[in-house]
This record gives sequence, C-alpha cells and structure tokens, in this order.
Amino acid sequence: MLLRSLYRKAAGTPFSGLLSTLQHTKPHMLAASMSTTYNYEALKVETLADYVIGVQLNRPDKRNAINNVMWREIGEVFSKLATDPDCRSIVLSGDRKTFTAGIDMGEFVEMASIVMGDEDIARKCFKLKKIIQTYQESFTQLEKCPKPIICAINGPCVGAGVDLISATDVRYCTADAWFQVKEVDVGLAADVGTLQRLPKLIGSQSLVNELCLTCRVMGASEALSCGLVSRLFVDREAMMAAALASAKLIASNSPVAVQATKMSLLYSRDHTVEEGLQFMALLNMSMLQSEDVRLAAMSQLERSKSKPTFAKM
Ligand SMILES: CCC/C=C/C=C/C(=O)SCCNC(=O)CCNC(=O)[C@H](O)C(C)(C)COP(=O)(O)OP(=O)(O)OC[C@H]1O[C@@H](n2cnc3c(N)ncnc32)[C@H](O)[C@@H]1OP(=O)(O)O
Repeated sequence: MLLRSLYRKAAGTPFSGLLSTLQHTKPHMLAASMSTTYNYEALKVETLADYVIGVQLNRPDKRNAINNVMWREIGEVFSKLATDPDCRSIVLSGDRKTFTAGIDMGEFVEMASIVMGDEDIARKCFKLKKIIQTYQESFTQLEKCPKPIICAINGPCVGAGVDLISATDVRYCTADAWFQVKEVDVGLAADVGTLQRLPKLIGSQSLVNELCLTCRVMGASEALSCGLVSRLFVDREAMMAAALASAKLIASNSPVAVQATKMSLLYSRDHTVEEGLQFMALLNMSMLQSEDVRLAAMSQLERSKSKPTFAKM
C-alpha cells in the first residue's frame, strides 16, 4: 500500500524523470573499480567484487601480530575506505592459519623502555597516554567508517585481536577459531576497546567479566552461542564465501540507506531510545529525499528481480 501510494505520488513529480536519467548515466559513473590506491606493508587490500573491498591482516610469519606499522595502517585504511566511492562493504580477515596473535610483544616490551626511563613521571604519563590514544583511534576508525565491516575469524584471535573484532559490524568464525582477552595475563587492563565494546556485543555481563578477568580461551561454539559471532563455518573457505556473499548483498543495496543504518545502529547503541529516535528523525528528514528511496521503492513495487543501480557516493 505504502509503496503504491509512493509510486503514484512520484509520477508526474520532478522525481519521475530520475529513472530515465539514471538509465542514461554513463556506465563508468556506475561501475565499481578501485580508483584509490591501497599499498600497505602489513595489510593486503583488494577488490573482492564490485564495491566490496577485502582487508587482510598480512604478517603471517608473526601470526599477524599487530606491530606499530599495522596499528597505523589499520587506522589509515578504514579512514580512506570511509570516503572511497568504490567501497560499499568490507571483509576483514586474517590469513589461512590465524586471525591475529594480538599486540606485537616485541614492540610491547619496547614500550616498557618509556616506563624504565629516567624522565619525569608526568612526562612519561603523557607519552604513554599518546600511544594508547593513537592505538584506540586506529580501531575506532572501523566504527567511524560508515561502510559495514564483516569480520571473518579463523584460528587464534588474541588480546588486541578481540579489541579489533569488537569494532566490526558482523562477525563470522570457523570451527577452529578461538578468542582470548589476554591483557590481564600480560599485566594490563585491556585499553583499546574490548572493555567498552564487548559488553554491548555479548548479552551476559557475567560472561564478559569472566572472560576479561580470567583470560580463559573461548571456543567457536561458545562464541556463537553468546552472540560474539553470528555464524559458524566448518572451514575458512566456507566462511570467506559466506562473508563475500553477505558483503555483496550489502553492496547491492542503496549506499545511502546502508550507511545511514550503520550510523544509526551505532548511535542507538550508545544513547537512549528517545535520543536514538530523535537522531533518526533528523537523519531521515534529509536521507528520505535521496533518489535511492524512489529507485528502491519502484523496484520493490515492480517486483523487479534485480536490484536498481544506485549512483556512486
Ligand atoms: C597500550 C597497549 C594496548 C594493547 C594491548 C594489547 C595486548 C595484547 O594483545 S595481549 C596478547 C598478546 N599476545 C599473546 O600473548 C599471544 C602470543 N602468541 C601465541 O600465543 C602463539 O603465537 C599463538 C597461539 C597465537 C600461535 O601459536 P603458533 O604455534 O601457531 O605460532 P608460534 O610458533 O607461537 O609463533 C610463530 C611466530 O609468530 C611470532 N609471534 C606470535 N605471536 C606474537 C606476538 N604477539 N608478538 C610478536 N610475535 C609473535 C612468534 O614469535 C614466532 O616468530 P618466530 O620465532 O620469528 O618464528
């Protein structure tokens, strides 16, 4: 009913010419091809399908341990993908064996040199604060990126790895995946997102507390049952195929609708229902005027088998 009245209302309005305008838009304006360059040392970035970008942690010999280069590159790549018109969804993964072994312990020990130094204590504090905030900001870029991130986890996902996956939108894992909030074991309270985000992903505060305080390993089936991941696969091949299929589905939808949805879900996570509703009204008073709404609604109304072609943004 709503769609029919939308359709009737659109006919004869300035919107009615839009479909033919879009049909005559030059193909190069619509086809996805990665025009932005992504060359990294510790990450492998590639186009997996139209508008779907794969970001792979790429230090296999070191079990994808997150060194300073990887911390910096993670922040950079997600901030770049945020505005890349050829990217509408992202698959984040590790290598065939491991998601990540967490922070690079070699560099972690180097950080101790600041603590051991002769400098004034206040100056040491400010140096450490800067390092911690730089690391935090790197992972927060995943949330700031309005393109949904599907995280595909196999093998170990340790320490900073849990901080990292907690900032993604959808999580899948393989039967051999395992998770460990290991920070207390190395003498610190997790400080780059796990303690803030994990309680919002797992329904049980008791389980979150247990995992963070004991550092015990959580296996794949428990990760599924507690909601840390939403799907479990026999192996990496099956998981990557499913992650790609979901990423393609997301990329086939209106980028306006998808990005507004990610922003609103995150906003609502951190605000009251009332505030979330107010945010939504303010957002959609502009987004509802997008041509994507008309194209998507027409396509539903016409029971079209294929999705409309949404312009780049
Ligand atoms: C301000 C700070 C904010 C951030 C805090 C973050 C904290 C954390 O992340 S705490 C967690 C730290 N991580 C660990 O304790 C995990 C250590 N690694 C392992 O337990 C095992 O490597 C693992 C179970 C992940 C895999 O075992 P596997 O038998 O498959 O591999 P290994 O033979 O152990 O390792 C292969 C090579 O990788 C190097 N490596 C592994 N983990 C790390 C690491 N975290 N940092 C640096 N390097 C790592 C390992 O040394 C081997 O290298 P090589 O000897 O050169 O072959």
